[in-house]
Amino acid sequence: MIHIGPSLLAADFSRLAEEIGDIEKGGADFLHLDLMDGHFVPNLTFGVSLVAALRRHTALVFDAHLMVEHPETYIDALAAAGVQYVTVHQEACPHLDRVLQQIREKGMKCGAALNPATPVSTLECVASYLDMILIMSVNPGFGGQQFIPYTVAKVGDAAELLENAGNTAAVIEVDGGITADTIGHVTAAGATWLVAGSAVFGRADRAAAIAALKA
Ligand SMILES: O=C(CO)[C@H](O)[C@H](O)COP(=O)(O)O
Ligand SMILES: [Fe+2]
Repeated sequence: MIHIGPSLLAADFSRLAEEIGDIEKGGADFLHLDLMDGHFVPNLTFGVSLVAALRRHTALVFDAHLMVEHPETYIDALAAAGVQYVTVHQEACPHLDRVLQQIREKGMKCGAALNPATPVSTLECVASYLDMILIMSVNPGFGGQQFIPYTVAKVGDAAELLENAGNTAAVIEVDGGITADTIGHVTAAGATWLVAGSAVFGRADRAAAIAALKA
């Protein structure tokens, strides 16, 4: 079952509530929220207060992708803001196990994200209790980049890792450069949650854009 999550990063920041309404009507399955701090990645986006303000405007599942250092300091506020999925970068977490437990204890689903050059094997010890593995198919920090083809094999590695851990509930998400041309490669490898920024918000007809990705 394919889930499409438009990334708010590519929306018109001067009209966010309207933009979210548009993709919700257009068939989006979740809303992907890219929090960047200008340190873990060389870009700055928005913080938890914006996420909390948007919560009042939509019933979509909120999927927060934390591209920040010290993600553990954001967890309580994200829970209070009504976020359902919180994904932290393996590379940003020397205490990954602790942060994942912290997310779970707050009643949210926990995910671990991997930069393109980080192998899936780094998640072996936490594979049994992850709710999501996020395979980055671009280097994080910016929307509108080209899909990196070698990351397709990592989707297969993630599927194998979850299977070996007996974790049938976790989902594999892919983020970056997802278009109607690239999506089939990652879904064939086992991804079911697909983030699409420019491929949805970059088009005038968002319902048609989401339908084209699902097709
Ligand atoms: O995490 C991200 C970037 O770091 C974004 O979610 C991603 O880039 C989506 O944008 P696009 O679909 O345009 O590539
Ligand atoms: Fe993202």
